[in-house]
Amino acid sequence: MTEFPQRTTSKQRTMAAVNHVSKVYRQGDRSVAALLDVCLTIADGEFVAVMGASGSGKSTLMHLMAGLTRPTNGDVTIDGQKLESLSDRKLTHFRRQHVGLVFQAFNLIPSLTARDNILFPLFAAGQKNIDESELDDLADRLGIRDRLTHRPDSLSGGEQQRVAIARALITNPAVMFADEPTGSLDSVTGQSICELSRRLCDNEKRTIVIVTHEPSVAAWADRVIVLKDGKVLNEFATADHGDAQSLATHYHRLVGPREPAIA
Ligand SMILES: Nc1ncnc2c1ncn2[C@@H]1O[C@H](COP(=O)(O)OP(=O)(O)OP(=O)(O)O)[C@@H](O)[C@H]1O
Repeated sequence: MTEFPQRTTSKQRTMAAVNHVSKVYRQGDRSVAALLDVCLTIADGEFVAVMGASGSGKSTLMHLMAGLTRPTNGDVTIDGQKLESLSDRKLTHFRRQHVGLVFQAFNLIPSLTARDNILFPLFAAGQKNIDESELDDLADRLGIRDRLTHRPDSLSGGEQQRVAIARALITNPAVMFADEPTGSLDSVTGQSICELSRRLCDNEKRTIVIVTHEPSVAAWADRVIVLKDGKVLNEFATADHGDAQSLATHYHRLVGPREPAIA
């Protein structure tokens, strides 16, 4: 089991606030309540893992916090900006500048090199004068400087995810949201992505929110928020659970035994 460092955080400023948020999806006559009256806050510089069984509402919560979708009730504030008060156009603009997104499937553009994938958010925002020394510096810190001229199909899964993280960080966002970022990776590579996220938080004071099923991933965070049936079931500090194994035991005590793997 990988050791992870004990940490303390200074939680002076709120980076994300979710205030009595509910989300109901409507499909014809049917409606699904994905989140019900959820309240939580995430501090500036905090690394938080959101856990819960399949269908508990983790991705919905992340999408709401990232401004990818809007709540049915309640409101979300990111970096001091209440998202509900923004028009769709302003919300898109805000998201591009303040939020970094990382997904399980990397979502890189196959025809572009790693360098152009990373710079894509700047191109999309119409930025013309790009200081590439910043990109080189970021790529150095993420361990992909020598991979920048490669296209995604000639990169390993771990390298692709590092490129995706660099793309998420190139705009220097206030917060990075990652939905199952290790879900497509083997466990060793997955742990290296967790270690990288930890370093980004410790060394660069990034605020990071990771959605995960895996206690070994959540163990790298400062705090775990557990969802069940669209509600916050529990929150706890990882420091209270020593190592990934005892965190796993605590988590499964809360939500029940491990879900069977899909054949
Ligand atoms: N676009 C949608 N339309 C209708 N129902 C949806 C939609 N997205 C999610 N849901 C439903 O909302 C509930 C929560 O889904 P969500 O994807 O947030 O859960 P999750 O915890 O991320 O699940 P998983 O771990 O399987 O990804 C589920 O019942 C899901 O079927």
